Amino acid sequence: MKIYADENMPYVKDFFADLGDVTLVNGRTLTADQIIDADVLLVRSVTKVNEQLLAQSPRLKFVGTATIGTDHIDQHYLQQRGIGFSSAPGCNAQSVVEYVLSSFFVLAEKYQWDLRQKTVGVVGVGNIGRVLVSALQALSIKVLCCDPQRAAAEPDFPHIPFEELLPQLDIVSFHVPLVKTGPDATVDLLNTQSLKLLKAECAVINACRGEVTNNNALLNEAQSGHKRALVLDVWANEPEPDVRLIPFTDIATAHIAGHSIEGKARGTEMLYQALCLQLGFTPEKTLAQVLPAAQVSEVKINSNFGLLDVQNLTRLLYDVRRDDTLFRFYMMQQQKKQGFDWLRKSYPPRREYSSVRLTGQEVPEFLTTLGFNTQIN
Ligand SMILES: NC(=O)C1=CN([C@@H]2O[C@H](COP(=O)(O)OP(=O)(O)OC[C@H]3O[C@@H](n4cnc5c(N)ncnc54)[C@H](O)[C@@H]3O)[C@@H](O)[C@H]2O)C=CC1
Ligand SMILES: O=C(O)C(=O)[C@H](O)COP(=O)(O)O
Repeated sequence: MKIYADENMPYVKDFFADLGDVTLVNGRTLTADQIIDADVLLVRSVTKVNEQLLAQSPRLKFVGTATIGTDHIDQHYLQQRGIGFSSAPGCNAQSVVEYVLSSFFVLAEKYQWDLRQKTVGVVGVGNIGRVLVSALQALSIKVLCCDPQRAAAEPDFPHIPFEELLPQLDIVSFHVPLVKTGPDATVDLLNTQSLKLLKAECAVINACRGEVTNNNALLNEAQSGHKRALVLDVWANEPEPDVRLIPFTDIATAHIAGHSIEGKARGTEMLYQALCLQLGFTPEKTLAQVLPAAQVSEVKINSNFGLLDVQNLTRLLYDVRRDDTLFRFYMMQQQKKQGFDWLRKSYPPRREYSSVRLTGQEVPEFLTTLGFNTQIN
């Protein structure tokens, strides 16, 4: 069996080598003639999977994307061809939440905010939004939700319509899929008009898809002299974002919110499980077999652990300023040899909170909710 996989898919050979011959490819530049003999294609978000790419691959029987987002996949075409498909729902949800929390802590420190006096809006309360809402509630930060689809399906879901939500917020964080058409389309959800509904100083965080927050609207607002805190992990027109926006951001990164080691590895594992299921094989490989030991695996904490202590502790694992510094340096160079995709490909290792066990005589429950392993001793 011929398996073609994005070269940025960690552990792909560990998981798939027993199932077939694995060839690594550049997902951004992949063309149809490279995968003519493919039985399986494994991609990330940078590969547009459509008729143009797959028309010359008659043997193809499975496509997997090791991502949560599926806006780069023409699922209708796959269905028509009877090609099996799997994404990796939730694989890097915790990683995105840790990115957003780190952004909160950086902004709070910079602007001397008391986060417990802020109201946060989470737009899109699926796998990521749900974990973020729990984390914020665990930290006693007020959170309001907007998710019309969940509201339609769950009578008790505390949905606030988007236009009603925006004026109430101090921070808004977007976690919707990119949907281009229909009543719940998310393209340009935050645009020139909806920006005006926000409080003048409401911070905007986008770690879902760049097209959800209209980049021209953000740029025009910023260039007009309006200052609001801005955190952008995703951009319109990746991998060539409009660099004029970068100086107006507080945190700018190269679509890496989901790039924890665990988040990416989980994506690979989920595709392995899905392919095994399609082939009728019992999966034998597990994430635990491939994940390296964490460099910091245990931290002893004392009682009265508070919000500032959480900020310091989480910094040990991930501080978004690392990625922001790299992004600013490499994206703003005149002669850009290393740009957006290089930053993603050479992403420095980042472990999730779960890689650390917190021990102590008292370990507050909220730390477990945040994702840490905990042990009383
Ligand atoms: N920056 C990064 O590295 C990453 C970005 N993402 C992006 O985040 C998106 C969300 O991820 P998940 O939470 O796992 O997806 P999900 O599908 O579990 O949840 C999305 C939620 O958004 C809701 N929604 C849809 N349209 C909406 C609208 N117009 N207004 C408000 N809510 C709406 C849905 O009902 C759903 O509950 C992904 O589709 C992907 O594009 C995901 C992982 C990593
Ligand atoms: O899961 C998603 O959706 C994402 O956006 C990924 O975290 C980042 O995508 P890749 O391009 O690294 O596949």
